[in-house]
Amino acid sequence: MAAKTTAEAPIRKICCIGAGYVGGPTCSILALKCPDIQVTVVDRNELRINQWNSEKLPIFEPGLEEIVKQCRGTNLFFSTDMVPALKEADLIFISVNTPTKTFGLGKGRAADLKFVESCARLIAEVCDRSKIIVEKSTVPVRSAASIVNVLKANTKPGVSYQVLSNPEFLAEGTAVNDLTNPDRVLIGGEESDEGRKAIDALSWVYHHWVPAEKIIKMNTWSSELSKLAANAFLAQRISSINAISAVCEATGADVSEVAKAIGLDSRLGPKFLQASVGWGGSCFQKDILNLVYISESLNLTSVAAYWQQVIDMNEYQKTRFGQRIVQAMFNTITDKHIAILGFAFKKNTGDTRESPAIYVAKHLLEEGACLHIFDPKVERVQILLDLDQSDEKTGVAIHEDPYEAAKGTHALVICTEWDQFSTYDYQRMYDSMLKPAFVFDGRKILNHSALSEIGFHVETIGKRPGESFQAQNWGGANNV
Ligand SMILES: NC(=O)c1ccc[n+]([C@@H]2O[C@H](COP(=O)([O-])OP(=O)(O)OC[C@H]3O[C@@H](n4cnc5c(N)ncnc54)[C@H](O)[C@@H]3O)[C@@H](O)[C@H]2O)c1
Ligand SMILES: O=c1ccn([C@@H]2O[C@H](COP(=O)(O)OP(=O)(O)O[C@H]3O[C@H](CO)[C@@H](O)[C@H](O)[C@H]3O)[C@@H](O)[C@H]2O)c(=O)[nH]1
Repeated sequence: MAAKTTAEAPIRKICCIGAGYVGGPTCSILALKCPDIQVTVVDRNELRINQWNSEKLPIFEPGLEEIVKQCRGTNLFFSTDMVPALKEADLIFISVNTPTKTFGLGKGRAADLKFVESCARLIAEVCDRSKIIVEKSTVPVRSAASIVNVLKANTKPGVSYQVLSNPEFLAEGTAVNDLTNPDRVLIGGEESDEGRKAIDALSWVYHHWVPAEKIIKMNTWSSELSKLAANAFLAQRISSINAISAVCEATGADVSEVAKAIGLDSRLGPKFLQASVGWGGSCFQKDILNLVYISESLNLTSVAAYWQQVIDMNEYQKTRFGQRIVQAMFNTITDKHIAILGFAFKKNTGDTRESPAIYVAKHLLEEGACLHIFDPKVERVQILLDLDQSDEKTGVAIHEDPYEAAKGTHALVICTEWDQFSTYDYQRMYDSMLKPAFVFDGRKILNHSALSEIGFHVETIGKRPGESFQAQNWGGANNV
């Protein structure tokens, strides 16, 4: 890729505030692809920084460890010492979390920008030369204006800032590939000479590895809104196929066949049509709630209601799945032992934020079940935290081996689409389980006919349960 020589380089040092799921992987790829740039990732969380500097990184992301090991100490640094890194940087990424507000105005919907604002205040307070500030966190449309205001009001004399919007589109579990081969890079900035210069400088950084035609320059508000809109569209697709899955279960259609048929339309395409127990993750819910809140604030009530429905459908799907487990197991799971396979919100990550597994597990616990949980990557302490449990004595046992988790249980519940789940020896599990032994496949990843042949009663999303169970479990709904 045609990057300029070091002598002409507009950017020599980058600082990124926030060493999380975005800051860490993004800066690792930046450092890998731009050996001429020094990248320092700072965070106020000392434990996180220590982990980035250790053998065991704070997040699991396929392929990331090798890259960090290659660059760390050369042109990639992780530090809690924020002030010198900010002062030295030509360009600063703000990659801090922007969670949903939990109190006050906009509670439960609006994005909380307190971390972004505190970054802007710190930058203005400590920096004594002009810099480019890049909003990488996902923020409400027009947030850059707030950052500009905070910077302007606190800036040292003779110092000026250009604020750019450069949202991140990586998905967890595929972050290395998404960052290495992005579908597009959006850069929004001010429509002025200074604004265009800043946009060009950030484009220059990306141009080290991203083809020019994939770097899209636009106005700041379009860039900010595009990020929220992209997540809303993605989640909407899953909610749409999940809505269809309910119709399939009530009619005898099979959602996999319907999804295939829909996806073959070249105008629609096959991706993001996998019906599931529901979508999770730290972004979709928070970003759609944010979009709903913005729409309401703009008096666009129909628009707000439209996007709210995407979330409501997801809640419905998670509830439906939980209820279906109880109904299928003769309407009671009190004191029954149930194995949950998968706790992360998707495969190839140890992240459990908004994982549907949490919802399903809590539902089963409320119904009196004893849970045996296995996930290849989620830490024991995280599972207990998510289930509000202080230890493993209260109906929750966490296992390091899937066969141990299954032993002595009445049912297996698949909550995450880990590839290895489809390779397990289910005959071995069946032999160690109580009978009748059930499988509830919330991800549609197992070979259901093979499981039925073993003797399992199999239930999955978007497909009617086996004939022998229909009358008892589905009543009138089957008579469509
Ligand atoms: N997780 C994803 O896959 C993903 C993808 C695209 C965009 N995003 C967006 O990127 C942003 C970051 O997400 P994340 O998942 O990396 O969050 P995260 O919680 O994993 O990491 C954020 C980090 O910022 C640090 N931080 C917060 N305030 C700070 C401050 N004032 N000074 C120093 N450090 C501070 C926190 O300690 C934390 O380590 C969010 O806006 C999110 O919506 C996330
Ligand atoms: O067909 C599908 C696809 C996904 N999912 C689920 O949807 C959730 C989200 O998956 P995915 O989008 O792959 O992961 P995220 O890491 O949450 O990434 C989303 O959120 C990020 C944060 O904003 C964006 O950067 C990404 O572009 C966007 O895909 C997970 O629970 C998946 O299991 C389904 O149920 N069916």
